[in-house]
Amino acid sequence: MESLLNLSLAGEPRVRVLQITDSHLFAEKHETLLGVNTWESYQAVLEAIRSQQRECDLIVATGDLAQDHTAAAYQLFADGIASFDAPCVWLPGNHDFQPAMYSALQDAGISPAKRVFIGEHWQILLLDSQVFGVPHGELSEFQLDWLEKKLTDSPQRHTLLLLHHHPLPSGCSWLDQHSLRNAGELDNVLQRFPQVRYLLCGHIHQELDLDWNGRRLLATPSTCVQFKPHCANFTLDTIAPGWRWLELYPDGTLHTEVCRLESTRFRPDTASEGY
Ligand SMILES: Nc1ncnc2c1ncn2[C@@H]1O[C@@H]2COP(=O)(O)O[C@H]2[C@H]1O
Ligand SMILES: [Fe+2]
Repeated sequence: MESLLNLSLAGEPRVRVLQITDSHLFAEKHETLLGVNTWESYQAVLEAIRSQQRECDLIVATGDLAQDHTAAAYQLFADGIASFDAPCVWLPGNHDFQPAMYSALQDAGISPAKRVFIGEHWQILLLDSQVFGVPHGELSEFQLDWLEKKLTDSPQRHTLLLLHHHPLPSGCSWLDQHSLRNAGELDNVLQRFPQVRYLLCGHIHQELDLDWNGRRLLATPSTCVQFKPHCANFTLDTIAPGWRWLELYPDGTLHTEVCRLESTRFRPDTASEGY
């Protein structure tokens, strides 16, 4: 497992984190997913974030960064991140190809760290829920053991837990067959660690904010196509791409906000039946 990224941020009363997720980039800038040019929508999201002029201590990328398994797609992801001063960490989604992801992002100066100490009071842990080649997720015994060890050896740090797949039903039954299959095992580990009060996902291409046995489970719009909430069958939404800001406070509380593009430029082809 990867090394620790230690961001000391001396004297900061709160920590600010930006989440970007499910960019589904291709090697070529002209390629599209369900009628949306994913490079252009990623660029538009980054430009909108820059225009917000908010301070940012860390960027977290929660998987499905590339659609086509190429190093070039990950390079395009990294090119976008390079326009920010903040460091970035990532975890894989079901569509990612980890050998290309790891090396292209590392070559571009993006850390493979899966544990971040951020300020004096918080840590962020990034899990790998990918089951290569299938859309659903599962946490291996290795991942669950690693999580338990990291929570055991820093009980004083409030913990934000990141993973690609949603551990609770989202309300879209077609997506819920692609959820985290062993959420019960994750719940069993977390029951012993009350310092984990927040979980953050990607994958479902929509905003979500649910209670999971006393923890807050958040999910975030993709930077490209959106899925319509509460649908039994695959259904695209015409709502704009987005991103999420999180502020982590010393007392263990978290404030968060989802933002979206104002532009209606990135509407998908709603007649598409999947990908
Ligand atoms: N029509 C469909 N029905 C069920 N699953 C789909 C359909 N189209 C795509 N998917 C899968 O559902 C996944 C949800 O988000 P992903 O971007 O991970 O990738 C998607 C595909 O792997
Ligand atoms: Fe996904």
